[in-house]
Amino acid sequence: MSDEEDEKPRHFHEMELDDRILKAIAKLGWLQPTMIQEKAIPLLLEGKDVLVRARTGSGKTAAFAIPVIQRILCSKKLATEQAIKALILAPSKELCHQICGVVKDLTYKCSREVRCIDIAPQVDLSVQKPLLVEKPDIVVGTPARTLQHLKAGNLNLKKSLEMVVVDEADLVFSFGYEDEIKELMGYMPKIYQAILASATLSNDVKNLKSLILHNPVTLKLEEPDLAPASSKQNLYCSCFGLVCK
Ligand SMILES: Nc1ncnc2c1ncn2[C@@H]1O[C@H](COP(=O)(O)OP(=O)(O)OP(=O)(O)O)[C@@H](O)[C@H]1O
Repeated sequence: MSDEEDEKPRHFHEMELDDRILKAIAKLGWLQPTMIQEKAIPLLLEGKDVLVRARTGSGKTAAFAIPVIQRILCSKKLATEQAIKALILAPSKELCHQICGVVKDLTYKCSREVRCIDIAPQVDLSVQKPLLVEKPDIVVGTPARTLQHLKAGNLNLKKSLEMVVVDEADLVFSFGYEDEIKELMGYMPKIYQAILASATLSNDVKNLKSLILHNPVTLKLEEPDLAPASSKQNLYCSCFGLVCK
């Protein structure tokens, strides 16, 4: 392939994605992948561990959500029983809610096949237990909340989990979740695909990287924001109190 061809922007329909995902992307009005999506999606579909480092608003959420959904749809073709396949960890309730929203948007054409639940809300564990008993394909939660359910025996990831995502990895340790993450590792299967998404490469992210990822590919991309500055600032204000960037 020539350099020129190599640099040609890819399109979502060239990524061998399930038709139902492509329809959802079209409904969202996304004409082509962002730079980070273009690089990350094929690597993640190959099953590689990836550290996705890109600025906020670059489309990191869909960069990991699309391959997670694609892999689940593929495994459903062969699977005989329902199982939790992906765990997405994020440092705040608001972010978990936002991630679950993106997954729901991307699965609107296959919402029966790919079910996602957000366990971050601080309701009594017994309220969420029945949802986990049904083994949703994707569980989204903060490290602390996820650990509570694991300890209570409401979640069992050892047998079925295939993918672990840590979003906003640069904030996970600074939000005080280091101990929980370390403890969570004891509940993971031996083999799984891991993804870290982060805006920066702090020492905390390096620590997380060595804890969670195996021979990862590191993607570092700078590209213009997609989200307008004002909405981005609002997002950060609502998610992280005073952490405005
Ligand atoms: N391929 C695309 N084309 C157009 N818009 C997109 C595309 N991918 C994502 N977006 C939109 O861009 C915005 C930013 O995406 P997203 O929140 O995933 O970025 P992010 O890098 O995860 O940011 P953050 O670090 O704040 O979580 C969202 O409004 C999302 O809907």
